[in-house]
Amino acid sequence: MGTLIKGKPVADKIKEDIKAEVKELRAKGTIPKLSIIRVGADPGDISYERGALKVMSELDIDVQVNALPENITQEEFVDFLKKVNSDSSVHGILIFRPLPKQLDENVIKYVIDANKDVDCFSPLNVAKVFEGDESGFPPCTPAAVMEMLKYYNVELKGKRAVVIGRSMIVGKPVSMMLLKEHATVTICHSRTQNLPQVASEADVLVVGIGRAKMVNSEYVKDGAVVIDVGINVDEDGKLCGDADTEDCARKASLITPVPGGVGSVTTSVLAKQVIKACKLQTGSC
Ligand SMILES: NC(=O)C1=CN([C@@H]2O[C@H](COP(=O)(O)OP(=O)(O)OC[C@H]3O[C@@H](n4cnc5c(N)ncnc54)[C@H](OP(=O)(O)O)[C@@H]3O)[C@@H](O)[C@H]2O)C=CC1
Ligand SMILES: Nc1nc(=O)c2c([nH]1)NC[C@@H]1CN(c3ccc(C(=O)N[C@@H](CCC(=O)O)C(=O)O)cc3)C=[N+]21
Repeated sequence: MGTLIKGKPVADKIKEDIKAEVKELRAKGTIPKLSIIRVGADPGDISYERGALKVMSELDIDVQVNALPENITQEEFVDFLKKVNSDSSVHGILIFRPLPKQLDENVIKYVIDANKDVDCFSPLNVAKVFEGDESGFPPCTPAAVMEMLKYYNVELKGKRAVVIGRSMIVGKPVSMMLLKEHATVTICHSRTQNLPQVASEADVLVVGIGRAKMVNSEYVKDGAVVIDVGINVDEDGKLCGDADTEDCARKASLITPVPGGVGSVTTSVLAKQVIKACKLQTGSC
């Protein structure tokens, strides 16, 4: 029976490190600040926002929530974003995605100031993740996956990693981050043939699909580490992952639960990136 590896101790350690940094910044008269831009009131956005507000308040980081109307035009949105970009009291900007259809993400991604882009929307930050240049901001969720693997001492060098999912917010960036740690990475998606067979070759299996409990023990090699990024709601209205945790745990050595796994580390990583942005902008690093 595999061990459940929880996010809380990982999040607590990240928060502990940040606390001292916030104190130092505040002593110098700098108040770190995150600006959240939410269009409409999507439940996923709202639940992430709630988590982010809680963590930032614990850490004494200021947050400004900008709830914009669902029908905002492209021009109005771009004007608003430019204002936040140039507000020197704001160090980090988080724009919830996906944005509604009338807003063109392929234009907006070039508008956000890359130095404030704490969740990797800007192509400049995307490029840095792909180059393995750590001076930018990777998206918080893949960074949380890497924090979990590091905290629980999972060896990556030379190991086979399989990622299921190829989105820009989870699958692709986490694949590049695993590659930087010298794993041999395979990226799977909805057209992958013989998925259970490919997945079961993995020493480390990272799942970010958006299908409740799709991954079962058939996808898992004996002794593999399973990182479940999925956040879904099951038939009973309860949160669950993309993996059937109980079934996978019969074969896995380590597996992350949902809730209480990767998702609970994401907001602490967000705080860490706000502090990194703040230090960059105030020249205190
Ligand atoms: N923990 C956290 O903080 C966060 C969690 N999430 C969760 O992670 C999951 C993934 O999110 P996200 O990446 O945004 O989702 P997307 O819908 O953008 O991407 C899903 C990916 O999974 C692939 N996929 C879909 N169905 C299958 C299938 N049957 N077999 C194999 N691959 C499949 C898709 O393939 P294709 O490209 O071919 O369509 C796609 O690449 C969701 O459950 C989401 O809720 C997301 C963000 C943050
Ligand atoms: N630019 C951008 N980046 C995102 O990462 C992003 C986004 N937009 N839009 C919305 C989705 C959704 N999402 C969630 C993350 C955590 C919980 C969540 O429930 N977290 C719990 C913990 C869940 C668990 O324990 O696994 C918590 O924070 O306490 C929900 C939703 C991020 N998203």
